[in-house]
Amino acid sequence: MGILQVLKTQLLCHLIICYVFLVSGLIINLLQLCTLPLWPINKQLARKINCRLGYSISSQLVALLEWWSGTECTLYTAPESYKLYGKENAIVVLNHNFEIDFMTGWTFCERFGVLGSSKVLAKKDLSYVPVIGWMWYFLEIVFCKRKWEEDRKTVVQSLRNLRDYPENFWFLLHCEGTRFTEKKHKISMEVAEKKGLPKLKYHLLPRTKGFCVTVQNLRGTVTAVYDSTLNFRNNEMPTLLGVLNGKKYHADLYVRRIPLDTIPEDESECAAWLHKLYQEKDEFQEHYRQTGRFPGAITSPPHRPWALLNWLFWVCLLVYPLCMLLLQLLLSGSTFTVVCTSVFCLAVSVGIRWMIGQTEIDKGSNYGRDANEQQLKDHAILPNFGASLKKNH
Ligand SMILES: CCCCC/C=C\C/C=C\CCCCCCCC(=O)SCCNC(=O)CCNC(=O)[C@H](O)C(C)(C)COP(=O)(O)OP(=O)(O)OC[C@H]1O[C@@H](n2cnc3c(N)ncnc32)[C@H](O)[C@@H]1OP(=O)(O)O
Ligand SMILES: CCCCCCCCCCCCCCCCCC(=O)OC[C@@H](O)COP(=O)(O)O
Repeated sequence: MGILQVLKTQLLCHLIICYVFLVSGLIINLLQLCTLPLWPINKQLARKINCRLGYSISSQLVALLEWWSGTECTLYTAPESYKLYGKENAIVVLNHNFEIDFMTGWTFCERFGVLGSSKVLAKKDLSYVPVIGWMWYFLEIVFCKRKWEEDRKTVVQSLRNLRDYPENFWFLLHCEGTRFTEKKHKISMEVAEKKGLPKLKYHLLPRTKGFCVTVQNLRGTVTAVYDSTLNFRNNEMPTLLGVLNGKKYHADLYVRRIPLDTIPEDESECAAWLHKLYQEKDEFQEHYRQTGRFPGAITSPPHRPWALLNWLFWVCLLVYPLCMLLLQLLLSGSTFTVVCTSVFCLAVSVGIRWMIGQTEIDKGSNYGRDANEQQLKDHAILPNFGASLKKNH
């Protein structure tokens, strides 16, 4: 192991990286707050400024993945589609299996110049995460509680707001609605069976409401759906802590560009179309499992330096004052000040660890697991399933 590799595993480096991320993030959140008075005067300018500010936060995680861990991101796609990436608005449909799939997605956004403006239909809980969740308010991210009766109105309104967005954007949808676990898979396949739908081996049954409403409301704004399937080579199961430790992963992404006007307008046809898409995605995963690659040509999009430069800028700006402060504290000789500072640093570390926990699958939600028990009973599609779930608890 080289010296640089050893350095990357050191706690001190992690603390510095997290400190820079947190402090720069809070400064940017504050700047975003300052743009509030601009919204009623010049909404498009406020949006553009917020795209740049958001970029300055999310690109730090991209820099961590690309430059710190050196993770390789390979794209499988048709060359004629490649030319259009970053030059049009698109809905991205992506599988949801990995703890860092958001970072990998962001990395592809960065390569095609749409990182600052990228959007997602995200669970409401993420909006409370400091820095990233707060940044998302200003980027007009669409949040849902995953309770359709409560979500319908807000989701539709938030989607309509995006119709005049001044920058090209990719709108990410994880139609499975939650990350893949064996337990969730088993339950969702029981739902599939009851609905007479073919079983999926590598995906959960997709939830169709979010997709259909997005297509409906962004028709005319978005020109294509990018059907995207992500995998990591050699059965790697990447984690944010692994990336922080400088572990190199190998991401393979297969993207098919599907023109939006080929997707049915009628809601039930649209839902059937999405189920068919997931059956095809399952076949691509099977192909990957068998051959170690996706179909189609490999076109690795080039790295851009901006994420790294932005990161270095914040490191230079924030590390020097930190060192001076720590030095002053040590020299002050006051036990009280040193204890207070240590407690404060500990609290910040716990906070960061909680944020990292948000990315961890074992700390994930029960959505699609036991939360559905009542829902399934209501729909009366799994008469004995509630009892079997209770037994498991
Ligand atoms: C190219 C590279 C990538 C580029 C990346 C681009 C941009 C990047 C931008 C940002 C990166 C940051 C990433 C952050 C990621 C955060 C992502 C998330 O938070 S995922 C979670 C939130 N999102 C979603 O859930 C989206 C998908 N969900 C939906 O669309 C849902 O429909 C909904 C709108 C949320 C509503 O959900 P709800 O549960 O209330 O209703 P549904 O109608 O969907 O469900 C009821 C329906 O489902 C049946 N059912 C019951 N149990 C199950 C089960 N276990 N599995 C499947 N189906 C089930 C039930 O019978 C009902 O059926 P029916 O409709 O027939 O009545
Ligand atoms: C330079 C960077 C330094 C890094 C320091 C650490 C910073 C920590 C950053 C935390 C970022 C938090 C953003 C979380 C985004 C997670 C997206 C995600 O994958 O959410 C899960 C949901 O889709 C589904 O949830 P489940 O129902 O599976 O539950």
